[in-house]
Amino acid sequence: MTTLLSVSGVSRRFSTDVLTDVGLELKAGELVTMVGRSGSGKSALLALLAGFDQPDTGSIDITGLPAASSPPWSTMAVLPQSFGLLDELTLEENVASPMLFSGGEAGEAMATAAELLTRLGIGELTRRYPAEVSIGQRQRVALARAVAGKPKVLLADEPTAHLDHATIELAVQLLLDFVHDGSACLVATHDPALTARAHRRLQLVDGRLTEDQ
Ligand SMILES: Nc1ncnc2c1ncn2[C@@H]1O[C@H](COP(=O)(O)OP(=O)(O)OP(=O)(O)O)[C@@H](O)[C@H]1O
Repeated sequence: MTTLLSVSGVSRRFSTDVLTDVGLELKAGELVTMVGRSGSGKSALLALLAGFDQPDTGSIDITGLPAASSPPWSTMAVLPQSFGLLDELTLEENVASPMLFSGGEAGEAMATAAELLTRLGIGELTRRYPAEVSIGQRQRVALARAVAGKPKVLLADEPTAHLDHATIELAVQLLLDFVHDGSACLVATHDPALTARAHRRLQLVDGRLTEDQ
């Protein structure tokens, strides 16, 4: 299987050592979860992988290119804890935006956006704005948008934190189908339902990343 994300010897220090000698490979088709106590460095690692921050040592490649080179939309998407939705766009327009930014046809992008929202149980809310829906509904919009542009690598920070059990199942199935089509996804999560369905499980303890066997 093709390696889509490759991390080697990555360390990051703020006032203390937050990440130490982190190594990781993500291959096409993999949904991988990362658990760790609050403050263990999960978001710090995702920020490095996304190219938002630079490691003190080590290397991070996304589809063979350095993460710091700002890979294009088509290569990587980030689903942050705060969702990052655009308030002035409808839910459907938010989801369509990665497809439009990468040159997709408007009608097709809006149709795909509506399909994704329907799949996540909020097909009747497509014309609403983020301020007009609940936090769990906003989280589903952010998830739909994250997969909409079919990025090769998706980095997601607690993508099911505001969802009920039934909706978590919809979200997990969406992520599994997404990676099945040839992408890879790394998810920082405390959600046992999501972790149970992952292909591999990582743990971040005291800044060191290990894999559950
Ligand atoms: N920009 C920064 N400057 C200084 N310290 C930072 C910075 N970013 C993160 N840290 C510190 O690094 C440690 C790891 O933070 P991080 O946000 O990665 O934790 P986390 O595992 O994502 O936690 P949570 O599960 O609560 O979201 C924390 O001690 C935090 O205070």
